[in-house]
Amino acid sequence: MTLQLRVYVPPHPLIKHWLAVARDAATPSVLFRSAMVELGRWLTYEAAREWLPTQETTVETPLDSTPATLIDPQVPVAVVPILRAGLVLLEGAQTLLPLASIYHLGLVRDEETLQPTCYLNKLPEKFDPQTRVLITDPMLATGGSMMAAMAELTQRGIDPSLTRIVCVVAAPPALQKLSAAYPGLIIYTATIDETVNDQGFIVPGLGDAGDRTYGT
Ligand SMILES: O=P(O)(O)OC[C@H]1O[C@H](OP(=O)(O)OP(=O)(O)O)[C@H](O)[C@@H]1O
Ligand SMILES: O=c1cc[nH]c(=O)[nH]1
Ligand SMILES: [Mg+2]
Repeated sequence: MTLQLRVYVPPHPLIKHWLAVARDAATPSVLFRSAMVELGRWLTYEAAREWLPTQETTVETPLDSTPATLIDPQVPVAVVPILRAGLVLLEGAQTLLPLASIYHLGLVRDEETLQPTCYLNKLPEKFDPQTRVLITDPMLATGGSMMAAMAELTQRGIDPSLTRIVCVVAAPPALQKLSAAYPGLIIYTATIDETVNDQGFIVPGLGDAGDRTYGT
């Protein structure tokens, strides 16, 4: 079987609605943040399908015993938010994954070269290879930041096929790089936009996700 990068754009009215709110340049920071939290929540809901580990069991109802499925507590689940903008998606993701471990990774792009620099790395030295990892970062533009994040994770034992990326706007350059390097990877995004301009911004995109989230 040949592995291929899979990119899901869930056709969900709530995802479309909150994307439209986030894209609108007139949306103030406080509402932009709410939109990103909601997008984090609903995209994580979609990503959790066939990703969250489950175990089969039996439960006793007041009337009878019945087969049941529970989340498997033995398999580690981790969320890696890419600071800053990934933090606000994490907020939505955490409402669905309250027991997940959170490992912060701070990356910032140089405005001229567009190369990312890491200023905070809370990843452990080694992950259990069974760990399910969800990475949150709203923007996949040139792909430099997500490629850096994936390199940090895979060198610590993470299996790309057990990894899900939750983003809001994905652009072709990022998808091409990730596809070439990590063919088993699965991405959940609210939209795939057309281009990245000379300043590294996705067009039409939603602007600078970090600045709009934090009003800076
Ligand atoms: O695909 P790329 O070209 O690497 O661009 C995407 C990155 O740019 C933004 O972060 P930024 O560097 O602006 O940091 P911030 O979240 O602190 O604003 C965004 O949140 C991604 O991490
Ligand atoms: O359009 C873009 C590209 C990278 N980072 C952002 O915040 N927005
Ligand atoms: Mg930014």
